[in-house]
Amino acid sequence: MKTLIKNARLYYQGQLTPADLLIENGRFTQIAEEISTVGVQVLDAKKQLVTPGLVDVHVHFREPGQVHKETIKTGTQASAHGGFTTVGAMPNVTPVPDNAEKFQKQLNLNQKNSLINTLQYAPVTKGETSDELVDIEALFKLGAFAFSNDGHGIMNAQSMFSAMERISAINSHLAAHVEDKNLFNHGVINFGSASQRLGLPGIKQVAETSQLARDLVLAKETGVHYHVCHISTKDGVQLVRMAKDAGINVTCEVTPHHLLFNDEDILTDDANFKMNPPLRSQMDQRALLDGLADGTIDMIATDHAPHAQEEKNQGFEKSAFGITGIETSFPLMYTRLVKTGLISLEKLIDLMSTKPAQIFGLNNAGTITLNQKADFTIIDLDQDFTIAKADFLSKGKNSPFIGQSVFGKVEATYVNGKPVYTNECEE
Ligand SMILES: NC(=O)N[C@@H](CC(=O)O)C(=O)O
Ligand SMILES: [Zn+2]
Ligand SMILES: [Zn+2]
Repeated sequence: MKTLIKNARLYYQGQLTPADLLIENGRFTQIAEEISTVGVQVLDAKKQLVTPGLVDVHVHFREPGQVHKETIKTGTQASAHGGFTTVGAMPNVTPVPDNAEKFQKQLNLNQKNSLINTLQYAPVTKGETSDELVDIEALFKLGAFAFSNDGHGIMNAQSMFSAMERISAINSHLAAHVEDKNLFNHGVINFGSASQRLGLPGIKQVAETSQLARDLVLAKETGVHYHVCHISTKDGVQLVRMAKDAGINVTCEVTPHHLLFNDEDILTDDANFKMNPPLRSQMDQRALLDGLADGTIDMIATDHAPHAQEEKNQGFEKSAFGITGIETSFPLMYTRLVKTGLISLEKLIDLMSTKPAQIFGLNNAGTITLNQKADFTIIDLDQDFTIAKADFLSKGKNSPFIGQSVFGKVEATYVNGKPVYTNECEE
Protein backbone atom coordinates (compact mmCIF):
# COMPACT_ATOMS: atom_id res chain seq x y z
CA MET A 1 0.00 0.00 0.00
CA LYS A 2 1.21 3.48 -0.89
CA THR A 3 0.32 6.78 0.75
CA LEU A 4 1.34 10.19 -0.56
CA ILE A 5 1.41 13.09 1.86
CA LYS A 6 1.11 16.37 -0.01
CA ASN A 7 1.89 19.90 1.20
CA ALA A 8 3.70 19.12 4.42
CA ARG A 9 5.60 21.68 6.44
CA LEU A 10 8.18 19.06 7.22
CA TYR A 11 10.76 18.93 10.00
CA TYR A 12 13.60 17.31 8.07
CA GLN A 13 17.32 17.23 8.83
CA GLY A 14 16.91 19.84 11.52
CA GLN A 15 14.92 22.30 9.40
CA LEU A 16 11.37 23.16 8.48
CA THR A 17 10.80 22.82 4.77
CA PRO A 18 7.85 22.39 2.37
CA ALA A 19 7.73 18.78 1.13
CA ASP A 20 5.74 15.81 -0.11
CA LEU A 21 6.40 12.34 1.28
CA LEU A 22 5.72 8.94 -0.22
CA ILE A 23 5.16 5.99 2.09
CA GLU A 24 5.35 2.39 0.88
CA ASN A 25 5.04 -0.64 3.12
CA GLY A 26 5.32 1.44 6.25
CA ARG A 27 8.49 3.30 5.23
CA PHE A 28 9.32 6.63 3.62
CA THR A 29 10.47 5.87 0.07
CA GLN A 30 10.57 9.38 -1.34
CA ILE A 31 10.87 12.83 0.22
CA ALA A 32 10.91 15.76 -2.19
CA GLU A 33 9.51 19.23 -2.74
CA GLU A 34 6.96 17.85 -5.18
CA ILE A 35 6.01 14.24 -5.78
CA SER A 36 3.35 13.23 -8.29
CA THR A 37 2.35 9.61 -8.51
CA VAL A 38 -0.87 8.00 -9.61
CA GLY A 39 -2.76 5.18 -7.97
CA VAL A 40 -1.88 6.13 -4.42
CA GLN A 41 -3.88 7.24 -1.44
CA VAL A 42 -3.33 10.99 -1.08
CA LEU A 43 -3.38 12.84 2.21
CA ASP A 44 -3.31 16.64 2.04
CA ALA A 45 -1.33 18.01 5.02
CA LYS A 46 -2.54 21.53 4.14
CA LYS A 47 0.83 23.09 5.01
CA GLN A 48 0.53 21.85 8.57
CA LEU A 49 3.52 20.68 10.58
CA VAL A 50 4.69 17.14 9.85
CA THR A 51 7.09 16.13 12.57
CA PRO A 52 8.86 12.90 13.41
CA GLY A 53 6.61 11.10 15.89
CA LEU A 54 7.12 12.49 19.37
CA VAL A 55 9.17 10.42 21.83
CA ASP A 56 8.54 10.37 25.59
CA VAL A 57 11.04 8.37 27.61
CA HIS A 58 9.02 8.60 30.82
CA VAL A 59 5.44 7.37 31.12
CA HIS A 60 3.48 5.22 33.55
CA PHE A 61 0.91 2.81 32.24
CA ARG A 62 -0.60 0.81 35.08
CA GLU A 63 -0.92 -2.64 33.56
CA PRO A 64 -0.67 -5.13 35.11
CA GLY A 65 -1.91 -4.38 38.59
CA GLN A 66 -3.77 -1.08 38.52
CA VAL A 67 -5.77 -1.11 35.34
CA HIS A 68 -8.44 1.11 36.87
CA LYS A 69 -5.89 3.96 36.49
CA GLU A 70 -4.70 3.14 32.95
CA THR A 71 -4.15 0.18 30.66
CA ILE A 72 -1.51 -0.24 27.99
CA LYS A 73 -4.29 0.23 25.48
CA THR A 74 -5.66 3.49 26.94
CA GLY A 75 -2.14 4.74 27.69
CA THR A 76 -0.99 4.23 24.12
CA GLN A 77 -4.25 5.66 22.73
CA ALA A 78 -3.62 8.74 24.86
CA SER A 79 -0.01 8.85 23.62
CA ALA A 80 -1.13 8.74 19.99
CA HIS A 81 -3.64 11.52 20.76
CA GLY A 82 -0.73 13.55 22.14
CA GLY A 83 1.32 13.00 18.97
CA PHE A 84 3.66 10.38 20.47
CA THR A 85 4.76 7.31 18.51
CA THR A 86 7.35 5.98 20.97
CA VAL A 87 7.25 5.89 24.76
CA GLY A 88 9.38 4.38 27.52
CA ALA A 89 7.15 2.69 30.12
CA MET A 90 8.35 2.67 33.72
CA PRO A 91 8.37 -0.63 35.60
CA ASN A 92 6.46 0.42 38.74
CA VAL A 93 3.54 -1.84 37.87
CA THR A 94 2.30 -4.81 39.91
CA PRO A 95 4.07 -7.15 39.82
CA VAL A 96 7.31 -5.28 39.13
CA PRO A 97 8.86 -7.12 36.13
CA ASP A 98 12.04 -7.87 38.05
CA ASN A 99 12.96 -11.30 36.71
CA ALA A 100 13.14 -12.83 33.24
CA GLU A 101 9.75 -14.49 33.44
CA LYS A 102 7.88 -11.41 34.63
CA PHE A 103 9.77 -9.18 32.24
CA GLN A 104 8.91 -11.38 29.28
CA LYS A 105 5.25 -11.33 30.34
CA GLN A 106 5.35 -7.54 30.47
CA LEU A 107 6.88 -7.39 26.98
CA ASN A 108 4.16 -9.70 25.67
CA LEU A 109 1.45 -7.55 27.26
CA ASN A 110 2.94 -4.40 25.73
CA GLN A 111 3.22 -6.06 22.35
CA LYS A 112 -0.36 -7.26 22.44
CA ASN A 113 -1.97 -4.03 23.61
CA SER A 114 0.13 -1.14 22.30
CA LEU A 115 -1.07 1.09 19.53
CA ILE A 116 2.36 2.72 19.29
CA ASN A 117 5.94 1.66 20.10
CA THR A 118 6.07 0.94 23.83
CA LEU A 119 9.59 0.41 25.10
CA GLN A 120 9.91 -1.20 28.48
CA TYR A 121 12.18 -0.12 31.33
CA ALA A 122 13.47 -2.86 33.59
CA PRO A 123 13.76 -2.11 37.30
CA VAL A 124 17.24 -1.82 38.80
CA THR A 125 16.48 -3.66 42.04
CA LYS A 126 14.04 -6.43 43.00
CA GLY A 127 10.62 -4.97 43.67
CA GLU A 128 12.09 -1.49 43.08
CA THR A 129 12.37 -1.03 46.82
CA SER A 130 15.01 -3.57 47.85
CA ASP A 131 18.78 -3.15 47.59
CA GLU A 132 19.20 -6.39 45.62
CA LEU A 133 19.93 -5.93 41.92
CA VAL A 134 17.87 -7.65 39.22
CA ASP A 135 19.62 -9.84 36.65
CA ILE A 136 20.57 -6.80 34.60
CA GLU A 137 22.23 -8.70 31.77
CA ALA A 138 19.34 -11.14 31.36
CA LEU A 139 16.67 -8.42 31.27
CA PHE A 140 18.77 -6.43 28.82
CA LYS A 141 19.00 -9.46 26.53
CA LEU A 142 15.24 -9.86 26.64
CA GLY A 143 14.86 -6.30 25.41
CA ALA A 144 14.98 -3.84 28.32
CA PHE A 145 15.08 -0.37 26.83
CA ALA A 146 16.88 1.04 29.88
CA PHE A 147 16.88 0.56 33.65
CA SER A 148 15.04 2.61 36.26
CA ASN A 149 13.64 2.39 39.77
CA ASP A 150 11.36 5.32 39.01
CA GLY A 151 8.75 5.94 41.65
CA HIS A 152 11.21 4.91 44.36
CA GLY A 153 14.86 5.46 43.48
CA ILE A 154 17.92 3.70 44.84
CA MET A 155 18.84 4.59 48.40
CA ASN A 156 21.80 2.25 48.83
CA ALA A 157 25.00 3.67 47.31
CA GLN A 158 26.56 0.24 46.86
CA SER A 159 23.52 -0.99 44.90
CA MET A 160 23.66 2.11 42.72
CA PHE A 161 27.39 1.72 42.16
CA SER A 162 27.15 -1.97 41.16
CA ALA A 163 24.13 -1.28 38.95
CA MET A 164 26.06 1.46 37.16
CA GLU A 165 29.05 -0.80 36.59
CA ARG A 166 26.90 -3.54 35.10
CA ILE A 167 24.70 -1.20 33.03
CA SER A 168 27.80 0.52 31.70
CA ALA A 169 29.32 -2.84 30.68
CA ILE A 170 26.32 -3.63 28.45
CA ASN A 171 26.08 -0.04 27.15
CA SER A 172 22.55 0.47 28.40
CA HIS A 173 21.07 3.45 30.26
CA LEU A 174 20.23 4.17 33.89
CA ALA A 175 17.37 6.62 34.43
CA ALA A 176 17.25 7.81 38.01
CA HIS A 177 14.45 9.09 40.18
CA VAL A 178 16.59 11.10 42.58
CA GLU A 179 14.92 11.64 45.92
CA ASP A 180 16.54 10.54 49.14
CA LYS A 181 13.84 8.88 51.24
CA ASN A 182 15.75 9.74 54.42
CA LEU A 183 15.36 13.45 53.65
CA PHE A 184 11.82 13.16 52.34
CA ASN A 185 10.26 13.96 55.70
CA HIS A 186 6.79 12.65 54.71
CA GLY A 187 6.48 15.72 52.52
CA VAL A 188 3.68 16.26 50.03
CA ILE A 189 4.66 19.64 48.56
CA ASN A 190 7.84 21.68 48.09
CA PHE A 191 9.36 22.89 51.34
CA GLY A 192 9.10 26.66 51.44
CA SER A 193 6.59 29.47 51.51
CA ALA A 194 3.82 27.40 49.90
CA SER A 195 4.17 24.51 52.35
CA GLN A 196 3.98 27.07 55.16
CA ARG A 197 1.05 28.91 53.66
CA LEU A 198 -0.93 25.70 53.19
CA GLY A 199 0.31 24.11 56.41
CA LEU A 200 1.57 20.99 54.64
CA PRO A 201 4.72 18.92 55.25
CA GLY A 202 7.44 20.02 52.85
CA ILE A 203 9.93 18.07 50.71
CA LYS A 204 13.31 19.79 50.91
CA GLN A 205 15.31 20.40 47.76
CA VAL A 206 18.28 18.55 49.24
CA ALA A 207 16.26 15.34 48.93
CA GLU A 208 16.89 15.66 45.18
CA THR A 209 20.24 17.40 45.07
CA SER A 210 22.15 15.35 47.63
CA GLN A 211 21.32 12.08 45.90
CA LEU A 212 22.03 13.60 42.50
CA ALA A 213 25.47 14.72 43.70
CA ARG A 214 26.18 11.19 44.95
CA ASP A 215 25.10 9.67 41.65
CA LEU A 216 27.16 12.03 39.51
CA VAL A 217 30.30 11.01 41.37
CA LEU A 218 29.41 7.33 40.93
CA ALA A 219 28.60 7.91 37.25
CA LYS A 220 32.00 9.51 36.74
CA GLU A 221 33.68 6.48 38.27
CA THR A 222 31.71 3.94 36.23
CA GLY A 223 31.26 5.79 32.93
CA VAL A 224 27.60 4.74 32.76
CA HIS A 225 25.05 6.75 30.79
CA TYR A 226 23.24 8.29 33.73
CA HIS A 227 19.92 10.01 32.94
CA VAL A 228 18.19 12.21 35.50
CA CYS A 229 14.40 11.86 35.54
CA HIS A 230 12.16 14.89 36.04
CA ILE A 231 14.78 17.35 37.30
CA SER A 232 13.12 20.00 39.47
CA THR A 233 15.65 22.19 41.28
CA LYS A 234 17.99 25.05 40.42
CA ASP A 235 20.89 23.35 42.22
CA GLY A 236 20.09 20.11 40.39
CA VAL A 237 20.40 21.85 37.03
CA GLN A 238 23.67 23.44 38.17
CA LEU A 239 25.03 20.04 39.25
CA VAL A 240 24.19 18.56 35.85
CA ARG A 241 25.79 21.56 34.12
CA MET A 242 28.99 21.09 36.11
CA ALA A 243 28.99 17.35 35.51
CA LYS A 244 28.61 17.84 31.77
CA ASP A 245 31.47 20.34 31.81
CA ALA A 246 33.55 17.73 33.61
CA GLY A 247 32.83 15.19 30.87
CA ILE A 248 30.52 12.95 32.91
CA ASN A 249 28.09 10.94 30.75
CA VAL A 250 24.93 12.55 32.12
CA THR A 251 21.69 13.64 30.47
CA CYS A 252 18.45 14.91 31.96
CA GLU A 253 14.79 15.49 31.31
CA VAL A 254 12.28 18.03 32.57
CA THR A 255 8.49 17.79 32.65
CA PRO A 256 6.07 20.36 31.21
CA HIS A 257 4.60 20.91 34.69
CA HIS A 258 7.92 21.80 36.29
CA LEU A 259 8.59 24.21 33.42
CA LEU A 260 5.18 25.89 33.58
CA PHE A 261 4.23 25.97 37.26
CA ASN A 262 5.83 26.78 40.56
CA ASP A 263 4.56 26.26 44.09
CA GLU A 264 3.02 29.75 44.23
CA ASP A 265 0.52 28.48 41.64
CA ILE A 266 -0.88 26.05 44.22
CA LEU A 267 -3.70 28.15 45.64
CA THR A 268 -5.85 25.48 47.25
CA ASP A 269 -5.52 21.95 48.58
CA ASP A 270 -5.90 20.56 45.04
CA ALA A 271 -3.94 17.34 44.56
CA ASN A 272 -3.85 17.77 40.80
CA PHE A 273 -0.78 19.84 41.73
CA LYS A 274 0.72 17.00 43.76
CA MET A 275 3.53 15.01 42.22
CA ASN A 276 7.03 13.74 42.76
CA PRO A 277 9.23 15.69 42.66
CA PRO A 278 6.99 18.57 43.76
CA LEU A 279 6.53 21.85 41.93
CA ARG A 280 9.39 23.97 43.26
CA SER A 281 9.89 27.71 43.73
CA GLN A 282 9.74 30.39 41.06
CA MET A 283 13.55 30.57 41.19
CA ASP A 284 13.77 26.85 40.39
CA GLN A 285 11.24 27.16 37.59
CA ARG A 286 13.36 29.92 36.02
CA ALA A 287 16.49 27.78 36.33
CA LEU A 288 14.72 24.92 34.54
CA LEU A 289 13.75 27.24 31.68
CA ASP A 290 17.36 28.52 31.51
CA GLY A 291 18.69 24.95 31.58
CA LEU A 292 16.38 24.04 28.73
CA ALA A 293 17.46 27.03 26.66
CA ASP A 294 21.21 26.51 27.21
CA GLY A 295 21.15 22.75 26.54
CA THR A 296 21.88 21.56 30.08
CA ILE A 297 18.47 19.90 29.99
CA ASP A 298 18.38 17.49 27.06
CA MET A 299 14.73 16.65 26.60
CA ILE A 300 11.15 17.06 27.71
CA ALA A 301 9.41 14.01 29.20
CA THR A 302 5.91 14.01 30.64
CA ASP A 303 6.10 11.56 33.57
CA HIS A 304 2.50 10.75 32.58
CA ALA A 305 1.17 9.34 35.88
CA PRO A 306 -2.55 8.56 35.67
CA HIS A 307 -4.59 7.98 38.81
CA ALA A 308 -8.32 7.48 39.41
CA GLN A 309 -10.45 10.45 40.42
CA GLU A 310 -10.99 9.14 43.96
CA GLU A 311 -7.23 8.74 44.43
CA LYS A 312 -6.69 12.41 43.62
CA ASN A 313 -9.64 14.18 45.25
CA GLN A 314 -8.46 13.68 48.83
CA GLY A 315 -6.34 16.80 49.17
CA PHE A 316 -2.54 16.99 49.31
CA GLU A 317 -1.99 14.88 52.40
CA LYS A 318 -3.99 11.85 51.33
CA SER A 319 -3.95 11.79 47.51
CA ALA A 320 -1.52 9.89 45.30
CA PHE A 321 1.54 11.55 43.78
CA GLY A 322 1.52 12.15 40.02
CA ILE A 323 -0.32 13.85 37.17
CA THR A 324 -1.11 12.95 33.58
CA GLY A 325 0.64 14.71 30.73
CA ILE A 326 0.95 12.79 27.51
CA GLU A 327 -2.07 14.42 25.83
CA THR A 328 -1.22 17.99 26.74
CA SER A 329 2.56 18.15 26.46
CA PHE A 330 3.03 19.31 22.88
CA PRO A 331 0.32 22.01 22.82
CA LEU A 332 1.45 23.35 26.20
CA MET A 333 5.10 23.46 25.23
CA TYR A 334 4.32 24.97 21.84
CA THR A 335 2.03 27.63 23.29
CA ARG A 336 4.06 28.60 26.34
CA LEU A 337 7.61 28.16 25.03
CA VAL A 338 7.54 28.60 21.25
CA LYS A 339 4.75 31.11 20.75
CA THR A 340 6.24 33.27 23.51
CA GLY A 341 9.65 33.24 21.80
CA LEU A 342 11.53 31.36 24.53
CA ILE A 343 12.66 28.59 22.16
CA SER A 344 12.23 27.88 18.44
CA LEU A 345 9.83 25.32 17.00
CA GLU A 346 12.83 23.39 15.67
CA LYS A 347 14.30 23.24 19.17
CA LEU A 348 11.00 22.03 20.63
CA ILE A 349 10.81 19.17 18.13
CA ASP A 350 14.40 18.36 18.94
CA LEU A 351 13.57 18.26 22.67
CA MET A 352 10.45 16.15 22.20
CA SER A 353 11.59 13.73 19.51
CA THR A 354 15.09 13.83 18.04
CA LYS A 355 17.13 14.21 21.23
CA PRO A 356 15.37 11.58 23.34
CA ALA A 357 15.66 9.07 20.48
CA GLN A 358 19.31 9.89 19.90
CA ILE A 359 20.27 9.80 23.57
CA PHE A 360 18.56 6.46 24.20
CA GLY A 361 19.91 4.98 20.96
CA LEU A 362 16.54 4.52 19.22
CA ASN A 363 17.47 4.18 15.57
CA ASN A 364 13.89 3.97 14.38
CA ALA A 365 12.63 7.14 16.00
CA GLY A 366 13.26 10.85 16.29
CA THR A 367 13.79 11.75 12.65
CA ILE A 368 12.04 11.49 9.32
CA THR A 369 14.52 9.63 7.16
CA LEU A 370 14.38 7.96 3.78
CA ASN A 371 13.79 4.19 4.03
CA GLN A 372 13.04 4.53 7.72
CA LYS A 373 9.83 3.57 9.54
CA ALA A 374 7.08 6.11 8.82
CA ASP A 375 6.31 7.25 12.37
CA PHE A 376 5.12 10.84 12.22
CA THR A 377 2.61 13.35 13.49
CA ILE A 378 0.60 16.05 11.76
CA ILE A 379 -0.09 19.09 13.93
CA ASP A 380 -2.23 22.16 13.24
CA LEU A 381 -0.23 24.86 15.01
CA ASP A 382 -2.87 27.54 14.40
CA GLN A 383 -5.73 25.59 15.89
CA ASP A 384 -6.51 26.67 19.44
CA PHE A 385 -8.56 24.71 21.92
CA THR A 386 -9.27 24.42 25.62
CA ILE A 387 -7.80 21.46 27.49
CA ALA A 388 -10.81 19.45 28.65
CA LYS A 389 -11.22 16.26 30.66
CA ALA A 390 -13.78 14.94 28.21
CA ASP A 391 -11.20 14.94 25.40
CA PHE A 392 -8.66 12.76 27.21
CA LEU A 393 -8.30 9.22 25.96
CA SER A 394 -6.31 8.37 29.08
CA LYS A 395 -8.28 6.93 31.98
CA GLY A 396 -6.48 9.50 34.13
CA LYS A 397 -8.10 12.94 34.27
CA ASN A 398 -5.68 14.22 36.92
CA SER A 399 -4.23 17.24 35.17
CA PRO A 400 -3.65 20.73 36.57
CA PHE A 401 -3.83 22.08 33.01
CA ILE A 402 -7.56 21.47 32.51
CA GLY A 403 -9.25 24.67 31.37
CA GLN A 404 -6.11 26.20 29.85
CA SER A 405 -6.24 27.50 26.27
CA VAL A 406 -3.54 26.26 23.97
CA PHE A 407 -2.50 26.12 20.33
CA GLY A 408 -1.20 23.12 18.40
CA LYS A 409 -3.80 20.44 17.84
CA VAL A 410 -2.63 17.00 16.83
CA GLU A 411 -4.47 16.17 13.61
CA ALA A 412 -3.09 12.68 13.08
CA THR A 413 -0.44 10.31 14.37
CA TYR A 414 1.02 7.55 12.20
CA VAL A 415 3.04 4.48 13.18
CA ASN A 416 4.56 2.31 10.45
CA GLY A 417 2.72 4.43 7.88
CA LYS A 418 -0.69 3.69 9.43
CA PRO A 419 -2.89 6.10 11.36
CA VAL A 420 -3.10 5.33 15.08
CA TYR A 421 -4.95 8.57 15.83
CA THR A 422 -6.91 10.99 13.63
CA ASN A 423 -9.19 13.76 14.84
CA GLU A 424 -11.57 13.20 11.92
CA CYS A 425 -14.33 11.75 14.03
CA GLU A 426 -14.12 14.57 16.61
CA GLU A 427 -16.62 17.42 16.84
N1 LIG B 1 5.69 11.30 39.48
C1 LIG B 1 4.84 10.86 40.38
O1 LIG B 1 4.43 11.64 41.24
N2 LIG B 1 4.38 9.60 40.39
C2 LIG B 1 4.83 8.52 39.58
C3 LIG B 1 6.13 7.97 40.05
C4 LIG B 1 7.34 8.81 39.73
O2 LIG B 1 7.51 9.30 38.61
O3 LIG B 1 8.20 8.99 40.58
C5 LIG B 1 3.74 7.45 39.54
O4 LIG B 1 4.04 6.32 39.16
O5 LIG B 1 2.60 7.77 39.85
ZN1 LIG C 1 9.98 9.57 39.41
ZN1 LIG D 1 7.70 8.70 36.80
